[in-house]
Amino acid sequence: MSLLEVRGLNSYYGDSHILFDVGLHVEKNEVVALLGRNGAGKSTTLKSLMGVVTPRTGSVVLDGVELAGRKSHAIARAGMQLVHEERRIFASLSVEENLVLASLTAPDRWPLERVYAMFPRLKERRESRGTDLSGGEQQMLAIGRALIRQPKIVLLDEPFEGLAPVIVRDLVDACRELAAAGQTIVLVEQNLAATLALADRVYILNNGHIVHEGSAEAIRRSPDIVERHLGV
Ligand SMILES: Nc1ncnc2c1ncn2[C@@H]1O[C@H](COP(=O)(O)OP(=O)(O)OP(=O)(O)O)[C@@H](O)[C@H]1O
Repeated sequence: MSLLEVRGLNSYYGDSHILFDVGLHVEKNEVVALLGRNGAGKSTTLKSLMGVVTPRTGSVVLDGVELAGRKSHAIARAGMQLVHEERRIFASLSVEENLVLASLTAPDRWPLERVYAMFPRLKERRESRGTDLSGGEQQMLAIGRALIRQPKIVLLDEPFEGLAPVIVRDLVDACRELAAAGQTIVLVEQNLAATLALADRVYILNNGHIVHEGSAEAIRRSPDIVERHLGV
């Protein structure tokens, strides 16, 4: 059985039907990327997995436990973490307070030092308030805050967006290290190069439908697969 098995997800905003029978699976230790044009439904897929959007129909099974229809805090407790595009860190708290606060309600947790080992910059900035951090540091904190809860699977929504190339490189390295340590990751990204540097497998979404599933290696060999589906 896959670590995450998603079947027949249909999600709506009001009357707008956004996801159409989305199905996917993620194996333990895999890095899976969702690609697609703006508005294809990538963020909505992550939000539907996390219970931020409640899918109208469908099934989301994590490690044998059905999560569809549950509230996001219950889904978090079951071992899933979503790092939102907007990062959502507490601006008035320090880096360390943000991390400790996130760990308090987790059934399992990483020691603080493990987060700092992954992102040494956060250790240097441990006393700094959220507002004083650069975009890259905020993203490290958002990811660190998800990881400290020792999730079975972490969902990253456009983690590299708006960041300088040198910061993206650092974050890609950190994510690789994480994947090598066995962390299961689902990634939504517009940056194709960074995505292909990280992912084992890729799904392409178009207008709320999964239109392609395959290895990242196949896309590295023939990028026309992405062109065909996305026109990039
Ligand atoms: N809160 C919302 N209310 C209504 N419609 C929404 C809402 N959020 C997203 N949508 C619509 O749902 C569709 C899918 O959006 P979604 O954000 O999932 O796409 P995406 O593939 O993640 O693209 P992007 O890269 O632009 O975030 C789009 O048509 C978008 O306009």
